[in-house]
Amino acid sequence: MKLEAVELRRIDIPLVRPFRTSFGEQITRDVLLVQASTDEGTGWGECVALADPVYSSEYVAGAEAVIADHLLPRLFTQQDLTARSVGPALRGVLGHRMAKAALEMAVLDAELRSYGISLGRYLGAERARVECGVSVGIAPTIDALLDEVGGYVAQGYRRIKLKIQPGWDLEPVRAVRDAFGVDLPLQVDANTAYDAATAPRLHALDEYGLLLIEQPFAEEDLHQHALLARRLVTPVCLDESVVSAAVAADAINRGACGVVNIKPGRVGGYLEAVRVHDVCAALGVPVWCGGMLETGIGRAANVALAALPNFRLPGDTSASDRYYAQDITEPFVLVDGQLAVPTGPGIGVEPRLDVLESMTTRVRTVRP
Ligand SMILES: O=C(O)CCC(=O)N[C@@H](C(=O)O)c1ccccc1
Repeated sequence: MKLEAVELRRIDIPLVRPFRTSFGEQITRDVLLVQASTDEGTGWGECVALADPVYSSEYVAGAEAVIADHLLPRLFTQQDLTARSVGPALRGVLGHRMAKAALEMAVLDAELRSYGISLGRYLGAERARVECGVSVGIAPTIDALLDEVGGYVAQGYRRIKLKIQPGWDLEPVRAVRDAFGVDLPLQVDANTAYDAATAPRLHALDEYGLLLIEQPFAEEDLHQHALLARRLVTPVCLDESVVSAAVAADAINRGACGVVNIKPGRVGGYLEAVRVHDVCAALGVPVWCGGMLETGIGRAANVALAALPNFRLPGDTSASDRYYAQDITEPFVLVDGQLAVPTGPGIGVEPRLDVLESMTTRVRTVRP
């Protein structure tokens, strides 16, 4: 394929409720969408970078700039572009994995649409539906938390994930256990909020039968994670730390984690996400699909990825209405705690152009 033009579109999509984590609160999502026009058709990609560099060093305005100024010039020169050639073509640019992932996704979508192959089939999906968990932010009160969790349990979500931080950890976990019982699949996510001084608070979580404790310490601190993993019965899961298949293998071999959260944007794209999946499978470590508040574009691709065999725990592939009153694609609807894997060519969904236009804050087309 030959890349002819790329549309970079920023949209503001409001969340149905504030989503608070240890690194801040999301009220609306500033999303960068990429539409790749090639000589064999078009494809869509979604960049998962947040508006501010608080989850990782990437942020949406920076991703847009690095795509336009450094990544696209390297792709426009490719005579026989394929999704598999995007990574090698962009190797000269260090980092910017979420930006690179958005471009690779758009090229992959265009390529698969031209062949009439679904992303799920291409990646190796083995299921037609995936089990869905849901992520619950830090709430203003315990009562508010229990109301929110109760709503998700009633909707049929197969797993609850609670955001935690020092001071909001033991009490919410104990309250959810008391209110919903010991059989509710329950896990926590600290988003790097703890350190050696506050680690003892996490030891006390070990008695609540959690599925896992996600990313308690700093991204680079595999040693601290390994110390905690040796001390707890509850598995430690990594998110921010795992930026590639090689890092996943290193973290597992150091005993830093027993479960891995795979986010395609964080590791540089869906092709690397499959490599992380395969490495974890080879080392006997289960994975689940994380989320970055994606619209239906990224959600469609994540659901396809979550259907691969080693995705053995419910992911953060929630229904569209968990975050958005109106999605930019036909909404993903939870049925019996599951989402259906799209079967159409490529990612299998299209944005609704009327909705897209109503949310667009800026759009530009980059050409060779
Ligand atoms: O379901 C989702 O898409 C969000 C899941 C979730 O909790 N994501 C977290 C995270 O750190 O994993 C998050 C990402 C981006 C922004 C805020 C929170």
